[in-house]
Amino acid sequence: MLRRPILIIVLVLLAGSWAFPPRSAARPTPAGETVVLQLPWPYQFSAAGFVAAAEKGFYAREGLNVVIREGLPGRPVSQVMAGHAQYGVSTSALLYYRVTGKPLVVVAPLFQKSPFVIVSLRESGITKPHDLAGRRIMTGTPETSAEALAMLHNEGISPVLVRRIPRPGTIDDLTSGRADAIVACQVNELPAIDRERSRFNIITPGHYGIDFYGNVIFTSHQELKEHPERVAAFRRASIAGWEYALNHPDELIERLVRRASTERGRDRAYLARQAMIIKQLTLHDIVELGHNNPDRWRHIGDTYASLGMISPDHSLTGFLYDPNPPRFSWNHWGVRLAASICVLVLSAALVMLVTNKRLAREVGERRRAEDELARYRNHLEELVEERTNALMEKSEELVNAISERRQIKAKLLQNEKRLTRLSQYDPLTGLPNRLLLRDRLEHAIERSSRSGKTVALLFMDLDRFKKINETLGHEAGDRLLREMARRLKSFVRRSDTLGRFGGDEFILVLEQIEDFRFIAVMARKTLESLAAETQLDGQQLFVTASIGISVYPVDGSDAETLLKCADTAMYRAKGLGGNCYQLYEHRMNARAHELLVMESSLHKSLRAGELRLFYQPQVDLATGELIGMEALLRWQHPTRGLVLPGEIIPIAEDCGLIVPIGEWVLRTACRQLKELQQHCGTAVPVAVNVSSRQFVKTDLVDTIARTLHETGLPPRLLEIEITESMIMHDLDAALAILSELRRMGVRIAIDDFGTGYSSLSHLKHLPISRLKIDRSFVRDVATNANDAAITGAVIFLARTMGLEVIAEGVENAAQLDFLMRNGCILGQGYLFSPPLPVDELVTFIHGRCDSAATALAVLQAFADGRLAAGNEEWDGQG
Ligand SMILES: Nc1nc2c(ncn2[C@@H]2O[C@@H]3COP(=O)(O)O[C@H]4[C@@H](O)[C@H](n5cnc6c(=O)[nH]c(N)nc65)O[C@@H]4COP(=O)(O)O[C@H]3[C@H]2O)c(=O)[nH]1
Repeated sequence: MLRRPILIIVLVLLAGSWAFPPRSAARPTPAGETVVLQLPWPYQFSAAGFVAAAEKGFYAREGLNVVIREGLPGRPVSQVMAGHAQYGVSTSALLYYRVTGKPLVVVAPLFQKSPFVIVSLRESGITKPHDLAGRRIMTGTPETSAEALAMLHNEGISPVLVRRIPRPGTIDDLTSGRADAIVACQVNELPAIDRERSRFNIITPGHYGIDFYGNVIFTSHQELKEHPERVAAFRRASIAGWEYALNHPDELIERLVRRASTERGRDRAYLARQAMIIKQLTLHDIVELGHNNPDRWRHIGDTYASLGMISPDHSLTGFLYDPNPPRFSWNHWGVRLAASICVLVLSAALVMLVTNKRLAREVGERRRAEDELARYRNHLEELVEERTNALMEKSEELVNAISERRQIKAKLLQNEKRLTRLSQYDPLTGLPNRLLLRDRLEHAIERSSRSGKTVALLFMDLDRFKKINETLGHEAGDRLLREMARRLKSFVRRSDTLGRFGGDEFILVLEQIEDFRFIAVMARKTLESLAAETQLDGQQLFVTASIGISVYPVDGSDAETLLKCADTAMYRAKGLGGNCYQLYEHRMNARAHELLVMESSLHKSLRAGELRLFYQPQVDLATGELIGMEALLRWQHPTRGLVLPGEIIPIAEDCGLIVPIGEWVLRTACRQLKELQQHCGTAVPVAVNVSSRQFVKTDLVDTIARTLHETGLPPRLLEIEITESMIMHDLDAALAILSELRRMGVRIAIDDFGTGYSSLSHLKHLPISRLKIDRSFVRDVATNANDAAITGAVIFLARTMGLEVIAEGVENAAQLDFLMRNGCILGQGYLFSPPLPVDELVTFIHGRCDSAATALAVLQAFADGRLAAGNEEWDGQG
């Protein structure tokens, strides 16, 4: 960018240094440059120097062709200003013109002294400036009047006091009386005055401190600006001409005469006088011709200002031509060359500098830009990386989230399926559960309502499953349930629904039944299928079931009712000993209601003191001696009379009353035995039945200990009866409880032995005192080989293990005989005594010898064959 301006500058400088040809005095300015010199007078000696320069070739040598024109005062200024002449001659008034707006330049003052004087007739008496006050003075133009006025001013005479006549005056004006004084130019007027010198007085302003120049060569500012060399040449040639003229006045007078256009101009004497005056005014001997003193010009300016002709703060700048300006001379080729080289070198340096600077700047800018770019790039890369990482993270998160969501969805679906399945199917058997069963039943009812056919609901409950579960454990129970489910599934039709209603309850919904006999067929099939032998943990089981059947639309028109009816019928079947089916009958409802009423009144029974304890004696079979008694619960119901435990215990277990009732039994038995002991001296133990719920309660041991403590009954007189299943349910816990009881001295008997599924190997580790052979074995012991074998084995086993064994339900002599023959020495049963209320027990104890004797008499009679087996059964209720 900068190269072009620099190139232009260099070219301009080079052109400048070579544009102007070198000047020298010896080498004239080429001819043809014509300039006009305007004189303020006709040809007279005032023009001598110019004529000499022109005619002696000084102008020509400077390359100038100078045209000299004659004129009048004032004309040179107007001619030069108008451009008709380039040079002119005037007075110090040039300063006045310059300051008042005419761009004139003083080239060279020729007269160091002003030629103007004030001339008056001698008779006027004007000899000094003060004499001029109030006199008429012809002052002429500003060119001529300034010195006179300045003098008056300096002398303290206000120009106002002088009656100025503003036109040039002559001697004639004085002599004619037109003026008292005239301002006259010595050069013009003095030769004439000289002839009659005594007639005139002359006042010279110079004598009064007015130091103006006279005959000043001038030019225009434009000429100097456009042709400075020409101005210098003109000055040099003109001064040279004047040198010559002053030194050769006669030659010049001749030359002037030849040129003269006026009479005076041809008057050689006049011209000679002029030459003398001029020589004096130039101070040629002491001052160099053309010498220009700026201080004098300043003084002249101040004078004009003091006269009010110009402003006091005027400027003389550019007014004076300096012939020797402090500028470089181009006059030598060497200098120009050197200058050119300098210009070139400097230019080259400048170019290099500028270029370097530019390059440095560009490099800097480029570096900055590159840095910036690098920063941007880095930033961008960081940004891209950051964004990429963020995106990757996000996409990873997204992928993870998607896969997680998929997994969750899959899991949800799975869970949903599982939930659906769980909500509809029994996880153990895979059969429809209670909900789905109900739903299916409702649909079946709906379909049947349309088709007019029958729906049968078979409600099955496995007999004694609870016992199996408690004895063999839940896992075995579960397996058993699965096996039962499998068997049931194997024969039901596809159109029927088999489901598990809960626990050991199964439901079979039979649809589209046309023949009622089909229901019975299915019920029997079910019983047979379940009753088939089952192997569980190496044990042979025979599972039976109780089935209740309800029929749509006979027993009910909705699922709920049908279920209730079938349930009731099932309980009926259970009540009948199980392993059978029962169709629902309406009166069954009444029984269910009765049970409910019983449950609520049992709650009150405890508080109402309606519970009783009966005691059944236990005897030595051989002697009939009372060896103990079993406390048996009774409920003296206000309307129903005496209610047996077979009815009380299930209700109490169901409604949670079994624990408080059990505690009541324990406390009452201990208390009453203690009283018996005190009153009758009876010291046989009392056996108290403990329910499974009581047994698993952790504070059983504490309860017993507290009761013994409270009643004061010795622990050895208390026997706790528990069943096999209670022990097998949690062997370790049972062991801990039983050990603690034994440690206390309490006796432990296993009740209903033989009906459960206890492992004999486990039994031997338990701290038990006695086995009680269940009366179901004793019942047919004399007639059933199996029962006889089992009973015999149990007796043998107990004796082998060092345990007491007592037979329950001994009702007749045959049983007694068998038991005694097989080594059972203790017994309990109606043969000896039914359960007795406590007052009757007292009587029994008192007459025990008689009773025992009676038993023995019976036994004797049996042995003697006087009595047939089974004929002497006692009334169970005593
Ligand atoms: N057929 C027949 N039966 C005889 C004969 N001798 C006695 N019995 C009956 O056999 C049951 C013997 O009691 P269990 O086996 O412990 O069986 C008891 C016992 O397990 C339970 N029980 C009785 N009282 C309580 C009690 O206070 N608490 C608990 N948890 N259960 C009790 O109720 C069951 C039934 O008690 P009970 O109805 O009083 O029935 C008694 C008794 O009346 C006989 O020669 N022939």
